[in-house]
Amino acid sequence: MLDSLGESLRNTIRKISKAGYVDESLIKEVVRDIQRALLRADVEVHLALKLSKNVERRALEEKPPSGMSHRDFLIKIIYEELVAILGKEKEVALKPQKLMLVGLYGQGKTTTAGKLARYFHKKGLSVALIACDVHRPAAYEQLKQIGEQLNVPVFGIPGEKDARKIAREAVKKMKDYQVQIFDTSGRHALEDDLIEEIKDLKEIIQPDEIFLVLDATIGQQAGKQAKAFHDAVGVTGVIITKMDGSAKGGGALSAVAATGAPVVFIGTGEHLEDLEHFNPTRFISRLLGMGDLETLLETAKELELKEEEAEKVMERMMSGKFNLKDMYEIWEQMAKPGLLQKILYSLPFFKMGDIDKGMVEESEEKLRKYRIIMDSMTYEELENPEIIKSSRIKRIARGSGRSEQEVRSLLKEYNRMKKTMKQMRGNRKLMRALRKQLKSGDFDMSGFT
Ligand SMILES: Nc1nc2c(ncn2[C@@H]2O[C@H](COP(=O)(O)OP(=O)(O)OP(=O)(O)O)[C@@H](O)[C@H]2O)c(=O)[nH]1
Repeated sequence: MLDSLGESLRNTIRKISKAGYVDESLIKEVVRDIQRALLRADVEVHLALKLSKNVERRALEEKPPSGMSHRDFLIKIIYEELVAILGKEKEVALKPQKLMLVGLYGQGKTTTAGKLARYFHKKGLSVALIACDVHRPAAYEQLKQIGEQLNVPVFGIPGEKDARKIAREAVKKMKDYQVQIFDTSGRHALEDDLIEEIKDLKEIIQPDEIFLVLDATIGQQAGKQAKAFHDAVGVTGVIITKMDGSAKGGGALSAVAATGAPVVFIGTGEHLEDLEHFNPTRFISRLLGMGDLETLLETAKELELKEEEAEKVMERMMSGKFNLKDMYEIWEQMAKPGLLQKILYSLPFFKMGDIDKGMVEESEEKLRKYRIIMDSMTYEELENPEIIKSSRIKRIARGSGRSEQEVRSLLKEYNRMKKTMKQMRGNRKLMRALRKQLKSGDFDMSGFT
């Protein structure tokens, strides 16, 4: 499925991974590669251009989260922009519902009705298929055979020319089935009588979902058809069939996504099990080569989270409110390599006080001890350590099994940090620089400390 697009994109990723460093010329080269690959996969020119422009702009302007290489960051941007052109994921609810399939001739509607029946049946719902395709005489027989294979009942009235009548009967007779799938007639084009028929069927069936079935081999035309059907009857999702072996699948997928109609499923073969719920993220991950990418994205997420955490702690420090819980959090951050560690090391209180890198190496032991002591403090004491006087110190020491001396040294450390924090707050220039640096992710406090 989209093998050559996948291969080109994977080559591009490899090129980035192997590059000595990411500079403008590499970015431009990569962007050109991606553009070419997308155009070959039939993705519409404007969309391909927009994507490559976005990649280029972001790669040149944005900075990777601290701890992430420029190479990995570029890969992440490419991944995100590719996912973006495929639109949002549409959930498939596993609940009782009526589905109506619409589409032109030979797009794979009847086969897809069978695939959907299998999908819901496998998930434990009772399913019925309803043959409302009165234009293609063999459609009912085809659906019946599929039903037999799946052990799913099929409702139809052989010889009946009025799809509305079949639908009316089916709504009554098949109402006890949890999922009712209505296959409807196609035409060579979206003609008025087809629109009328679908509108009437929609009125009678009152479907929860109207899925448009489109053949991937029509490429970008899929976008026009999706829009036309949507304007006519309002589709709630699109199923793109024959994604297997279609070089134009990229065009069909992106063109449909561009209309705003979500792609719900893709058909990946002639067999009934060849149906996949469409998830843009997973689809692109697979195209780009899943394993490595997943690790990279997880790391990126972690680093971004760390930045958020760092920002929270810094905000707290700058706010003038500083309690024992904050101190503990800072100690914890000191031990983790990353943005906050860099920030903390560059701050005056680590240079002025007796805390240095050597001590941080011992900090795990210290943290463990502090945690035990703090566990014996009340919420009020942690929030407002000033109230901890000698009787409380005795109680905390008893409760935590540590000496009173240790409790006192924790409090002493807290007071020292608090004092330095206050001094820092008085230094407007330093605070401004801190805020700025925190936003940019690059940390260099030399000149302020
Ligand atoms: N390779 C492949 N073939 C498919 C897929 N889905 C459907 N087909 C084939 O496409 C052909 C047409 O499918 P049908 O389900 O009969 O088409 P239809 O849309 O119901 O046709 P009408 O009833 O005429 O509208 C059949 O030969 C199917 O086996 C798919 O995902 N991959």
